[in-house]
Amino acid sequence: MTKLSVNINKIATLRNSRGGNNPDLVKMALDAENFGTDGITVHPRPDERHIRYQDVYDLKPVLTTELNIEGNSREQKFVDLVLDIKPHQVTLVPDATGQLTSDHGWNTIQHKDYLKDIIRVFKTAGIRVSIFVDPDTRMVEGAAAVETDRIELYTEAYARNFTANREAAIAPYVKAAEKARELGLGLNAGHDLDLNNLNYFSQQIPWLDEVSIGHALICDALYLGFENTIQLYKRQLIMRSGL
Ligand SMILES: CC(=O)[C@@H](O)[C@H](O)COP(=O)(O)O
Ligand SMILES: NCC(=O)COP(=O)(O)O
Repeated sequence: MTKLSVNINKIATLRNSRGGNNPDLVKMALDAENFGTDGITVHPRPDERHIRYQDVYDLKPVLTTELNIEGNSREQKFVDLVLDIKPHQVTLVPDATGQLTSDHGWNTIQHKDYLKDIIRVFKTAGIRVSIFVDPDTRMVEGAAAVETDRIELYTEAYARNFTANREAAIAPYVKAAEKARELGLGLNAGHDLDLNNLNYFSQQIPWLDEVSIGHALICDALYLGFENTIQLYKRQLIMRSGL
């Protein structure tokens, strides 16, 4: 069954906005685990706008589900953190420092040599590696060539186009997902997935291993409650496997 990893970046955004420890990030991560999430995702950016490097050290010893650390492996501080923490999974995202959010996947052809080397470093440390890619079969083929364990499909375009034409929105993702399966790659997905578009995505790609969801889920929790929201998101995925 597809696993849900709750990205807690935006809880850290709220906490940082007043300089104290409210909301308590570690408590909310543990609550998310108790409410049914299969994992926790954090994305420590160089400017520590939300997740701080110290947060990752605070979370690691107390989490009981999977920890997924996302970030730009071209930042040595990020590489050092991941090798020190040794999470279940690291997701490599080619973000520039000043980006508002993640907005593109790796060019796995252009960066073949770099990715192959850095992936080997993390795999040698016993860490599962996922790399963030656009829904492009050439990039998926390139991902297999650099020997990543998984890819994470960048789903912003799917979310943006879903309402207007869900069949057209999902089409490149199904092709990319089929190519990943053909090449023996594990399959994750994330970015702008929400209660409206998640079930269709999981129904069309039933071999999806994991979705990581943060922004929309935390926003929904403001209205629907954190526990209820996590269970609503899980139900989108469970509905698919129950078909
Ligand atoms: C890689 C990706 O799409 C997201 O996981 C990213 O972590 C979002 O980052 P922000 O929460 O800083 O927008
Ligand atoms: N990898 C995607 C993620 O962790 C969360 O993305 P979003 O749901 O905050 O857009």
